[in-house]
Amino acid sequence: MNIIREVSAMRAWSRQKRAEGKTIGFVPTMGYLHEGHKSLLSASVQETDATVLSIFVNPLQFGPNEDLDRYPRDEERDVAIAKSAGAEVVFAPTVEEMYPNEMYTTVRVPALSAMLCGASRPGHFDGVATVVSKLFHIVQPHQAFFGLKDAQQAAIIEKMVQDLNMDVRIRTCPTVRESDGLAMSSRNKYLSVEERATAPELYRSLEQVREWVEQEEWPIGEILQKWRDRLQNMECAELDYAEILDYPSLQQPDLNLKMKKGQHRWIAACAVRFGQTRLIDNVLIGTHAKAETVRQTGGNAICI
Ligand SMILES: Nc1ncnc2c1ncn2[C@@H]1O[C@H](COP(=O)(O)OP(=O)(O)OP(=O)(O)O)[C@@H](O)[C@H]1O
Ligand SMILES: CC(C)(CO)[C@@H](O)C(=O)[O-]
Ligand code: BAL
Repeated sequence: MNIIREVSAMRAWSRQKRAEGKTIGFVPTMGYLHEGHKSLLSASVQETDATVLSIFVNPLQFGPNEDLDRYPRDEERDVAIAKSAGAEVVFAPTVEEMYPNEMYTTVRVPALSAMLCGASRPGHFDGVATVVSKLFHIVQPHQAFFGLKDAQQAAIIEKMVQDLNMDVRIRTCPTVRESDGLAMSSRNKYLSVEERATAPELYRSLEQVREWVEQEEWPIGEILQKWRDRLQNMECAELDYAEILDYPSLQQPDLNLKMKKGQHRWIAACAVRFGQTRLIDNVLIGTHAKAETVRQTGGNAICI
C-alpha cells in the first residue's frame, strides 16, 4: 500500500488508474480510525477497484476555540488499519501541501449550512465543503463514501456535487455504534469514565424520539419539548441543540404536524457537550430510515 503526501503524486496515481479503466473509491477522514471509518473503507473496497483513504485534519473547518491542536492523531495505526481493510493508497498531505497559498476561494452551501452544527460552529461547513472539493479535484474518485453520523455534512456534500456538476457519486453509509448505542467517533477518546457512562443516553433518547414520532400521537413541537427536557437533565452534559428537520433539505417542518406513515423524511439530530467535548448523533425517521445504523456486538456488525 502507498502513502502519498504530495498533491502531484496523488493526481498522477489517479490519472494512471483511470487510464487503466479502474474505478476509484474515496474515503475522506481526519484519521484516528475506528469501526465507522472501517465500514466506509469496506463499502469502497467492495464497490470500486481501488480505494484511497485520506487523512487530513483540516484547519479550515475548526473554529478558533476548537480542538484543532489536540485532535487525536495516530498515523501509523491508521495506515495499518487502511492496509488491512484493503485500501491501495493513504493520502496524507501536510497543511502546507494542501494550503500553500492564502485561500481566496471558499465553497459554500448556504441553504444547508446555517442550522444544527452550522449554528454552533460558524464557518465549519464552508471549511468542509472547500476541503472536500479540493480533495475531489486531487483524488478524482468515481465514488466517495461518507458516514450518516455526520448527516448534515453528507447532505451538504451531496448538494455541492449536484450544484457544481462534480463527476463523483456520493455514497452515504450507516452510523456504526458501540454495543451500548454510542455512535463511534474519534472524539469519544476525550470522554472521562463518568461522561462515557452517560453518553449512550444520546442514542437512547433518539430511539425514544423515533418511537414517539412513529406512534403518530403527538405533534412534532411537543415531542421536541419532551426530548429537550430529557437531554437537559443529563448528568455532566450540556445540550447544544436537539432538532427534528426534514432530511436532506434540513427545513423545519410545521411543529403542529404529526407523522403520517410513508409521507415524511425527517431527521432527529442532537449535539451535546461533555466539558470540552462536543458529540453529535442522529436518527432518520420515516421512509428513508431503513438500516441506517450498525451496532457492534463483539466484532459482529448488525444492521438495525
Ligand atoms: N460512527 C460512524 N459510523 C459511520 N461513519 C462514521 C462514523 N463516525 C465517523 N464516520 C464518518 O467517517 C468520515 C470521517 O469522519 P471523521 O474522521 O471526522 O471521524 P469522526 O469519528 O466523526 O471524528 P469526530 O470525532 O471528529 O467527529 C465521515 O464521513 C464521517 O461521517
Ligand atoms: C469530510 C472531512 C474529512 C473533511 O475534512 C471531515 O469533515 C470528516 O472527517 O468528516
Ligand atoms: N466529522 C466532522 C469533522 C469535524 O468535527 O470537524
